[in-house]
Amino acid sequence: MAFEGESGSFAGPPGMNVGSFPKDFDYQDEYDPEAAGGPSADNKPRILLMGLRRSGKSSIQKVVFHKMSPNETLFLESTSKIIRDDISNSSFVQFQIWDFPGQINFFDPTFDSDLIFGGCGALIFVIDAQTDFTPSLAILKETLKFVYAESHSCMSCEVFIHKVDGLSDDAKMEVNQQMYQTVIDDLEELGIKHLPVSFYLTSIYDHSIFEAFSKVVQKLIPQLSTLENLLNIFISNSGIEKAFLFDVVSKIYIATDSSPVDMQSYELCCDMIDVVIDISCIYGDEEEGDTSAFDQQSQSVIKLNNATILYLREVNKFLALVCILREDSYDRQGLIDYNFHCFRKGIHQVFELRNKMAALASSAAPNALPAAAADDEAAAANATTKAVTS
Ligand SMILES: Nc1nc2c(ncn2[C@@H]2O[C@H](COP(=O)(O)OP(=O)(O)OP(=O)(O)O)[C@@H](O)[C@H]2O)c(=O)[nH]1
Repeated sequence: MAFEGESGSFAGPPGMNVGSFPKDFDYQDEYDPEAAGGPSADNKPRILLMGLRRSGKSSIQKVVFHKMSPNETLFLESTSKIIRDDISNSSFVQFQIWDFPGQINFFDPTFDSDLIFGGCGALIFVIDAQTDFTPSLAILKETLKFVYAESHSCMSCEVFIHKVDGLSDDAKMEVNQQMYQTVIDDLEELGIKHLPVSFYLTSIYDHSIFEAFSKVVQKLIPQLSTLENLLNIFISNSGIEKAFLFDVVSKIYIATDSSPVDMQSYELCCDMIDVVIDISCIYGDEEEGDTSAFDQQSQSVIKLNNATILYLREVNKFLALVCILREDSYDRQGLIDYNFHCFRKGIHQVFELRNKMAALASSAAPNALPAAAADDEAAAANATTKAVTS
């Protein structure tokens, strides 16, 4: 693999571990989402992590959002109370993760169900696939009953069939099928008809947990269809095969174009982000006061030995566009760069719109919202349709 990188002005803290994603590359800076017009902590959508003890809830949260290496999770202590973690950046990824201790007793009088299930977001129920999962499915049934039959919550339900690294492909399929059938039967028994329950096979030892979390988070992004449209327009005008809009810190993708995602492409793009951040940290010039390994000038092009190109560009402080294209399409590099510029402008407009809508909502002018939204979304789409075709 030849590295053809032109990785912008890289600035990183000294003493970084070589070969690992730097742990202090985090959502750590001075950004205040509320000040920028984003939702306040209490209004953010919630992702509730539930499941039996030792099913892997805390490990998932630490590995995906805090760069803990999977092996380190072996030493995690059991969670004894609800832990809230605020995930905020200046773009579209804004939510809270609530990590619940192993077994929740819904009938405990101190359990405030309205507070916990009242908002919108996602309920992730984690089931350890390496142990007998009958007790987990019983608790899941109780949880679904509690959340949906009684409080009619607007939470989506996501089941992570977790720790599948220990299972063969056949065993994974079998477990998936068994759990799916049991949950469908349970829902029927409970009289819950229109509950969307999604199932994912996950492990912290590969990219499956990031992929699953990407899909959960995407459901919480109201602008998702606009982002997907922008990506579709961008790739079709630029001869690109696949494009992902990544949250760089967590490496979850918040949107992709409409062609199907294959795991290998996703892993390749994740690895590219690691390479760029690692090289930035090791060789970057540390400008005064700037310790970010990802900045406005971060960009990289990697040429693989199978005539494929990986193309990464910074979109904003936390977002990167990572694309896969054939080598011959890259002959028109100027066109791709120009179209990226239009795409970036479109994303910024969608982002501004989001803040404008939040500000309008808080100043109680509900009638103004749809018109403003329509105008700005059209403007964002227009910015990218101006992209040149060839
Ligand atoms: N093999 C394997 N082990 C995992 C995986 N995820 C987590 N584990 C292990 O499972 C054990 C329990 O993980 P925790 O994250 O503490 O589980 P928890 O659900 O938060 O547990 P409580 O806090 O007691 O509710 C740890 O030893 C992890 O290393 C996985 O994907 N594969």
